[in-house]
Amino acid sequence: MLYSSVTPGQKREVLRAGLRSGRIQQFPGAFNPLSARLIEDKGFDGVYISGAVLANDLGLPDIGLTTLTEVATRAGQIARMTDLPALVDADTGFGEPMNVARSVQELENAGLAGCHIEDQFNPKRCGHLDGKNVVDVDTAAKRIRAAADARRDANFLIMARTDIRGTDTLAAAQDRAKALVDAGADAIFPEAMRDLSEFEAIRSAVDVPILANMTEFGKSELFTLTDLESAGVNMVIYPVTLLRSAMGAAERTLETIKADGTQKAAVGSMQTRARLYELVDYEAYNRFDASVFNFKVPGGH
Ligand SMILES: C[C@](O)(C(=O)O)[C@H](CC(=O)O)C(=O)O
Ligand SMILES: [Mg+2]
Repeated sequence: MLYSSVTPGQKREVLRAGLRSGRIQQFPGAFNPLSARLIEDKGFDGVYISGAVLANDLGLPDIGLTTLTEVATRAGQIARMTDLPALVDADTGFGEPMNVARSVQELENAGLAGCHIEDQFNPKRCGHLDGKNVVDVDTAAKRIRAAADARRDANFLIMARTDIRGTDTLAAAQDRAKALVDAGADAIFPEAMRDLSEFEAIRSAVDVPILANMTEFGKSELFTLTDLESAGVNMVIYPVTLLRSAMGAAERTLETIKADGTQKAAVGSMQTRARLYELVDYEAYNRFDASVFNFKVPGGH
C-alpha cells in the first residue's frame, strides 16, 4: 500500500546481487508508475525508466530537451511504486561534469538504484538513429568519474553508455568501453550493437556487467534472452516496448469508437476495473480506512 516496502539502499543491493548472479536481468521500461507495478507483478527483475519514453510522454522528441528536475521527479514517482530496483536513463548527465555530479545525487535522492550516462554530444539523438556524434574519450571519462565520485551510496550503479559504434569501429567501441570502466563505470551499455558477436566483443573487452538494448524498430535485431545470455550479456532492457504497446492499443480503441459509435468491441481487450484496482492495491486502502473508522474509545465514547 502507498509505496515500496523496501528502501532505495536495499534495492541497490538487489540490483548488484542480480548482476553478480550469472542470470541475465530483464528490465522492461515502465511508462508510468502504474506500469512499474505490472512489471513487478509479472516477475521481472527490475524496472527501466527510458529517457525516450519520458520525453515522448511529454510530446517531445528524445533529443535532450527534458530537464534533470523532470527526469528525477518522474523517475522517483515510478521507482517508489515498486520494490524492484529501477535503472534510469540520465542521457548525457544534464551538462558538464559538475552537473553530472548533481544529477547523480538527485537521482539517488529520488530512490533510483542506478543510472546510465552516455558519451553523446548535445543535442543527443536516439541511439538507434543516424546523425549521432560522440565526445572525445577524455570528456566521456570525466562525466563518468564525476558521476562515480558524487554518489553517497557506493551501491548506486553508474553505468556508462557508449554510442561510439554509430560513428566508429567495433575496436573503437571496445577501447571506449575499457576507458569508461577505468574512469569508474560499474557497468557498460554498448549502444546500437549490430549483431550478437558485437556484444561478445564488448564482453571480452571488459569485466563489468554489460547491457543489451532491445528496442524495436532500431539497429539491433530483437535477440532472445537465451541468445543474449550466451553472448555474456548481464542485463536486457525493453525501453519503449510498453509505451508502444499501450499507445498501439489506445489508437485501435479510438478507431473502434469512431467506427462503431461505441467502445463495446474494444472492451474485451481492456484491463478490467478489478485488475486495475488490484494493481493499485485498493483492498489495502479499504482495510486501512476500516480500521480508522471502526476505532472505538474504551468506555463507549
Ligand atoms: C534506450 C533509449 O536511450 C531510451 O531512452 O529508452 C533509446 C530507446 C529508443 O529510442 O528506442 C535509445 O536511444 O536507444
Ligand atoms: Mg535514452
